[in-house]
Amino acid sequence: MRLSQVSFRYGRRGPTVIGEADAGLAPGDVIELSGPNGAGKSTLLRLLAGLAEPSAGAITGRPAVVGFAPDRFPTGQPFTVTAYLRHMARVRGGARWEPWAERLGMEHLLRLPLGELSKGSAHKVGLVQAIMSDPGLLVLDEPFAGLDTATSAALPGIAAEVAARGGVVVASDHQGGLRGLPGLRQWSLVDGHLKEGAPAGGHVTERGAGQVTVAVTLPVEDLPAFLTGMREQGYPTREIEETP
Ligand SMILES: Nc1ncnc2c1ncn2[C@@H]1O[C@H](COP(=O)(O)OP(=O)(O)OP(=O)(O)O)[C@@H](O)[C@H]1O
Repeated sequence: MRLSQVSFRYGRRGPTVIGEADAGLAPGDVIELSGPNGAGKSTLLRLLAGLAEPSAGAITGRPAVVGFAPDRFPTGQPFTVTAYLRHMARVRGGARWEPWAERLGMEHLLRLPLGELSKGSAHKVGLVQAIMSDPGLLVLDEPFAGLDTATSAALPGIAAEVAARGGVVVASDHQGGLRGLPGLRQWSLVDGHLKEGAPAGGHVTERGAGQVTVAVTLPVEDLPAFLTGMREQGYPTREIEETP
């Protein structure tokens, strides 16, 4: 899949949100998209998923099956979780949602109306509908936001499985939850300019008076859950050593 000189603006006269982005995505890639608030991450993800069309340039080679999990799952629909996922499975030609609901520990949610779900639970429904049809391209907008520790810990493995069967995963992520994955590609988007590599300054705020920075050594597979747990407690946390 390739982005060639992709630009995007909302409306004809709006400011350019994405400017002449060039990038290639190969089967098996897992890409973390970083950037400050308002940089255009959600916009770029929607372009990648085919939910918006570039104002200029082209996106070619998009896999036939695309899964997209939005940053805020729309819960204003009059369905229970089961009815919604059944419906989406039918739309997607008989995809199997049940194993995913089980894997993400959602049994207790299945009878609830979508409108009664907590933010994190709604997010899980969004993840299941995105992943159930074995997408060749899985696009996740802030997938770790609001997720409980168990689901956060499971997510890197799920992304790795999609990649292992030749899919591409692109996720915007303020929390660095995919950092433990070997071969993770990082894209950064600043003022609409896309470049390969982590954004300058990483994810950590400057150290203030009365604060200390500590080093922690842990098994590589524990890293995503550790980082997520620290961030949930409000500690600015960043990996400082490349994982193998
Ligand atoms: N539907 C819309 N109409 C007009 N402008 C929009 C629309 N959606 C987003 N924008 C603008 O496009 C720019 C990029 O927004 P986008 O949501 O893609 O950024 P983001 O990097 O995902 O931000 P965040 O990290 O806060 O989620 C912002 O200036 C935003 O105000």
